[in-house]
Amino acid sequence: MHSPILITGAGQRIGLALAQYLISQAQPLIITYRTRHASIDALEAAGVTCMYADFSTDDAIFSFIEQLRNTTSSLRAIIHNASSWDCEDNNPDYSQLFDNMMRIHCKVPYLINMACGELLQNSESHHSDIIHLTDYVVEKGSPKHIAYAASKAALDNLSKSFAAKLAPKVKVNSIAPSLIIFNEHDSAEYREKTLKKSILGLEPGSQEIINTIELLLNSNYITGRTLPVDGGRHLK
Ligand SMILES: NC(=O)C1=CN([C@@H]2O[C@H](COP(=O)(O)OP(=O)(O)OC[C@H]3O[C@@H](n4cnc5c(N)ncnc54)[C@H](OP(=O)(O)O)[C@@H]3O)[C@@H](O)[C@H]2O)C=CC1
Ligand SMILES: Nc1nc2c(c(=O)[nH]1)N=C([C@H](O)[C@@H](O)CO)CN2
Repeated sequence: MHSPILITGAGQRIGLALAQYLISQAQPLIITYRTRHASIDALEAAGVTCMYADFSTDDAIFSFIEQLRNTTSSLRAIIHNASSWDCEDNNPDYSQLFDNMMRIHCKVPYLINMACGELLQNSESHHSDIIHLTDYVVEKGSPKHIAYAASKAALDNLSKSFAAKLAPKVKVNSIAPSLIIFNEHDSAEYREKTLKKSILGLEPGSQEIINTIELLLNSNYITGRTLPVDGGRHLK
């Protein structure tokens, strides 16, 4: 029996697409969800262990970690996908926004990684992996998502530290996407403006992230690095 892969925040969008792909590959899965989207019923029917987790407090983070350690003795990989793309315009309480961004994007991965290194070492696979979903804005910052960008930069730095701490069994990397999939509420004007930000000018879809995750899972020699998936946005 292969050790399971953990994906955080897999109830929708990229995390859900990744979960559906890994199910198709007969990969045992554990996912976390906050909102019980209809997708969770389907994932459970497919044999996925779906764990409720709202990572909005330290107690909730530690409670999840305890549940996880009672659920499995090994992990093939941890994919830190859960995220909140929040901004200063929507949050006049900058202190609360900053704490929320740092908690979901950096404290949650940090505490889970610190508690689950042993589970990754127990995997029967030659290597195990931690993959952090960061963001292209780690490179440039973002004047409209200042706290978000800073928290993703902190997450990116975790990849370097955990790569050194957990080698040679565990590889640790970041994936830094720019536009992958729009949100349903995105206006035509926003979509047009955003597509022009990269030199390839497209909305690639979740498969681009799935391909990148597969590359990392199958690698024997990439660790402590960030793979950009951004349509050449840095060349605009
Ligand atoms: N989509 C894109 O174009 C891009 C995505 N990325 C990154 O890729 C990853 C996946 O993106 P995407 O699929 O759009 O992500 P989403 O914005 O759909 O968020 C993923 C999940 O995170 C969960 N989540 C948010 N806050 C919390 C919390 N406090 N506790 C528990 N779960 C929480 C959400 O739960 P709920 O369902 O309850 O809301 C959601 O299902 C993210 O890390 C994102 O930052 C980076 C650049 C571009
Ligand atoms: N958690 C999320 N993070 C991000 C999202 C998202 O929908 N959820 N979307 C983006 C944008 O696509 C951006 O890359 C391009 O405008 C960034 N992060």
